[in-house]
Amino acid sequence: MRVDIISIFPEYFAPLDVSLMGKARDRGILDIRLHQLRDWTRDIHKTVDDTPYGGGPGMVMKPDIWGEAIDAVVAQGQPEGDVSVLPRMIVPTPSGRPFTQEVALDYAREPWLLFTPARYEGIDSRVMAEYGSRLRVDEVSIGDYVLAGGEAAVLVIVEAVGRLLPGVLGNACSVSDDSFAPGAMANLLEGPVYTKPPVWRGHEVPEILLSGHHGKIARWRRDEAFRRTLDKRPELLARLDSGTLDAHDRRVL
Ligand SMILES: N#Cc1c(-c2ccc3ccn(Cc4cccnc4)c3c2)n[nH]c1N
Repeated sequence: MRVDIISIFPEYFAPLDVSLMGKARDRGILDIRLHQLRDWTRDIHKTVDDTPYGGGPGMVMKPDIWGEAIDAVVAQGQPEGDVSVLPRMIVPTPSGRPFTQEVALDYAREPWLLFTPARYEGIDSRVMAEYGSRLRVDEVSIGDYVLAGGEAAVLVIVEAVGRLLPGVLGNACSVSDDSFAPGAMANLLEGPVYTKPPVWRGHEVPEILLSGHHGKIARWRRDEAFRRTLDKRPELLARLDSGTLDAHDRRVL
């Protein structure tokens, strides 16, 4: 998967050089390319923003600079000028559709993602209109809180998508056991996890986990997932397909 990120703070993405994402890049699974938006400015001050039409607080990012940058990056990614090869453009914004595990799975199927994290009050809306006619443009939000810019959201999205790519996670089961992954634990929060020592400051590991009885352990983990979901995110239980609940589940609930 190729990932292009255009930002006025490319240094913000240093974390993508380490850990899982860094290893995925070293192994050629992820090809992440960073671009400094100011490289497409033409004034001595490298201006990327201006005052909003209609007045109001803050500044808006200029459409012409973004247009030059996006055109250049898209052209770079088109082998031998093959204009049919286009990226999916992802624009983090507080007003976007929620970024969920389902969206992450959708993005993980794409060969090429182009992220355009903004600052100030966002990007002139004509940029999304312009590229919406040529590319798939998604305006997404990572949560109901307000950040100072889109870079942190890109880090979140790239990690959530990158870990889904084949070969990135050592244990393939780790993805299928995800809280929001399809399957038996779908839409349930993950339960508690434990490792050695068996007793730590008087706290014991639940005995069932030391029993070696895999069927009972799986049942216990599902019960704990139900309990935690009921306690912290009861609304997720409404998403459960009633057919996936057995008599034991109904007793736990
Ligand atoms: N994804 C996402 C986000 C953002 C986000 C994302 C991009 C930008 C660019 C500029 N801002 C600041 C800003 C702009 C407008 C109003 N209020 C604040 C951003 C915020 N905030 N919260 C999220 N979940």
